[in-house]
Amino acid sequence: MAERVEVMLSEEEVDRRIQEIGEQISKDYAGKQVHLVCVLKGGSFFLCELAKRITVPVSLDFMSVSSYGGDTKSSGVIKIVKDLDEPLRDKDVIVVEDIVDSGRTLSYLLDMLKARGPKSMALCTLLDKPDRRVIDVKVDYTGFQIPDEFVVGYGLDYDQRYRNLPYIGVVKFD
Ligand SMILES: O=P(O)(O)OC[C@H]1O[C@H](OP(=O)(O)OP(=O)(O)O)[C@H](O)[C@@H]1O
Ligand code: HPA
Ligand SMILES: [Mg+2]
Repeated sequence: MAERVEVMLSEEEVDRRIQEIGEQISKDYAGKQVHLVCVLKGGSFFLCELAKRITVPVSLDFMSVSSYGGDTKSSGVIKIVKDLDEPLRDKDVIVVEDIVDSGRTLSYLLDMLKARGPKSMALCTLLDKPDRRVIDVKVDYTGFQIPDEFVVGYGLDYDQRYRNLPYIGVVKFD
């Protein structure tokens, strides 16, 4: 079956929205240091662009929690592939993700990270697919709400492909 990618959100739209989120976080965390926790692999592109647009002091850490195999449906099985290097105790943490879909990954992740004693914890996602939610997740900063389509680009993959697309696209199967 052939597949192709149609643009949903252009590079300009995405970059403009990330600038807005960076400005909002800089306002909300004025006088503080913000600790960005990037959820690999998908959160990596958004993390880099967002961090450049935050004007308060920033520290970074990375973790990988895999909930998807090679297909387009959440397996529901959450596994820690790579844990954080630094403790979260007394830090102002923002978890940075590419997408919240069923909510399974972030629901599990936020509960686990909250148990590590951060001073505060917020969630920032580039994309949110509310129609697909299975478990409720409080999202503090959202780039775009999107319909129930399987999207790729800006870190998002289909079977490990398309992450490097500089825009958000929809995979169409002909
Ligand atoms: O809300 P959910 O249904 O749990 O889906 C969201 C999660 O799924 C994707 O990650 P994935 O497990 O595919 O790993 P990846 O980031 O390495 O692509 C995405 O990056 C989110 O982490
Ligand atoms: N695209 C890529 N990865 C994903 C998606 C999606 O739409 N939803 C959850 N993980
Ligand atoms: Mg991910």
